[in-house]
Amino acid sequence: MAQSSLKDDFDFFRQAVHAISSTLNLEQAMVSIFHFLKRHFPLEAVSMHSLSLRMSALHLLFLVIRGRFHYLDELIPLGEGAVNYLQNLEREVRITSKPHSEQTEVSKLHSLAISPYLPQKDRAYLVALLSTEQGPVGHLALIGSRPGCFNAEHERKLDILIPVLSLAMINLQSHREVTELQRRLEIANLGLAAEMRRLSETPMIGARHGLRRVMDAVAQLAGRDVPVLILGETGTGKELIANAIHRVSSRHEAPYLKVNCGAIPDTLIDSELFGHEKGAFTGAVTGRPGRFEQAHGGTLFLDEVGDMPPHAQTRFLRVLQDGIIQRVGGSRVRSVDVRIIAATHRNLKAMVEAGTFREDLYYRLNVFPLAIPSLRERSQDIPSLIHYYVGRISRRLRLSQTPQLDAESLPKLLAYSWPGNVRELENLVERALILNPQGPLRLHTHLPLESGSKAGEPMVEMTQPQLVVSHPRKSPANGDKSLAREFLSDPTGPSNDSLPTLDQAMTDHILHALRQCGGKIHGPKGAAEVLGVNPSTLRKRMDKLGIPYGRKRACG
Ligand SMILES: Nc1ncnc2c1ncn2[C@@H]1O[C@H](COP(=O)(O)OP(=O)(O)OP(=O)(O)O)[C@@H](O)[C@H]1O
Repeated sequence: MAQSSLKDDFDFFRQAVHAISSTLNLEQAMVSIFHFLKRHFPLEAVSMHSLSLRMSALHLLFLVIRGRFHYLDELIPLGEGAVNYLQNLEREVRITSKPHSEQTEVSKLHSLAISPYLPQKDRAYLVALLSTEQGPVGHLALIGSRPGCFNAEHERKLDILIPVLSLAMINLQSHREVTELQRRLEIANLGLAAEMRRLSETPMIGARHGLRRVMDAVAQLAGRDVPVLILGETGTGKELIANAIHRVSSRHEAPYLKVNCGAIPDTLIDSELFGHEKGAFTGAVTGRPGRFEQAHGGTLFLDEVGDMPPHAQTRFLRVLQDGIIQRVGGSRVRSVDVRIIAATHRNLKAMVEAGTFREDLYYRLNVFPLAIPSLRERSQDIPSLIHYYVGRISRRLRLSQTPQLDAESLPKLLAYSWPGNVRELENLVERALILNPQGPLRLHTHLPLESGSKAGEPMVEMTQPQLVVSHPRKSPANGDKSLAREFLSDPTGPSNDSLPTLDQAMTDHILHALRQCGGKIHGPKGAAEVLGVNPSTLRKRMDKLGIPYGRKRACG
């Protein structure tokens, strides 16, 4: 090639780089590229597409017509033609000038998508396939002003620009993703404040019963600043417990932040947790503190900590070991004072053995493990939870009166395995109240089928009478047999037929406690202590339910 044309190509390339890198703003960058290309090609418009192989579709991102930017965000399905489509694009730049009637299906869909902006007619297209080392990422279409307007020289020139256009496309896309994510995080932060209020208003049902040991541990933690690892199945109330731990800590007036490690893409979690310095990556136009810095002086609740990717685990270990963080893209270390509460439904020990969770991090985190029992292990809390949710949801649904529980329900609910734990119970009550606000609530009919049992049927036989001990079940898979038996077989309590309402169930429960305590309400070994309520609360409840005071009457 002659010296002068080499120099021309170089100038052309240099100007293109200048136009493309002039700004990080997607719109401005594309308009600048359009104006640059317009000087060298007979152009009417430029459209940019990314290729989504997962969805087998072409994502029409935007269109610039006569210097005006239009954001389109439309998917053009490629269907089974995706492979053909790619094969057709194997040549990096190609001219298509077929009359509209002879265009391929994809080209027709493309014309249709842009038709609100550019009327459909015969045109020439110069299409450049954009790719990286990992494969094709999309393409840029130069839409000519008339058929046959592009020639081999145009093809050659566009070919020169392919690497820089590919890079631009990737940068612009990641910038868009980061901006979008930032927007979503800001919205999530606003939601978090409301969520915190909601959680702090939620009473801990079962605090003196099924969760008694957990709550004792929470109380022990009050004066200590150690990391806590909360373990338990989904929906058992790990977040509620984390909240309680922060509330009883000396940091309760300092920031309390929550991060769900499982909800943040691996590529962004480091920046989210540890912050980034200006210029750390495309889009990092300013430095930003991460959650650890934001929680300085307070508590950081790391939910789903088992989902934290290895690179973030390494940085997290440094915080736990040395109390320091290093922002992404920075060399400066900053010290942070943050109390960590982590939670997971995963088996971290097994993850350590499988090599997916750092062993050193596990031991640092496991200083104070707190295992929350599943609902089937504390089914003695089920009646109170039902009572609480029926009342709360009825109020929320503005029902004129709180419906009663059907007589058949309780034993079946007690025998169910509750894989979704309290959350599942809450949803079940809500569903039943919406479907049948008048009652009686046949909650068991909303239970899903469990293997080996019919829908709504208890999974265990309840034959042998046996009094309950309010402690976690030894055999979770069997459901809470003995509590169900107690409700069904207590000779002094109502029969199966006459156990229809929650109030009656509660009356039985209180009478049962009074019998055990010889009618004593307050003081050590009194019914209030056994039931885990304040004596005055118990009295009020007894008044409401019409339960008489006095040893003889209660026990008689
Ligand atoms: N003891 C409880 N008393 C009252 N409500 C509870 C109790 N435990 C859990 N809940 C309620 O159940 C729902 C699930 O609780 P939470 O989100 O704390 O569970 P989780 O274990 O963190 O779940 P996941 O592992 O899925 O994040 C929430 O609406 C919470 O208010």
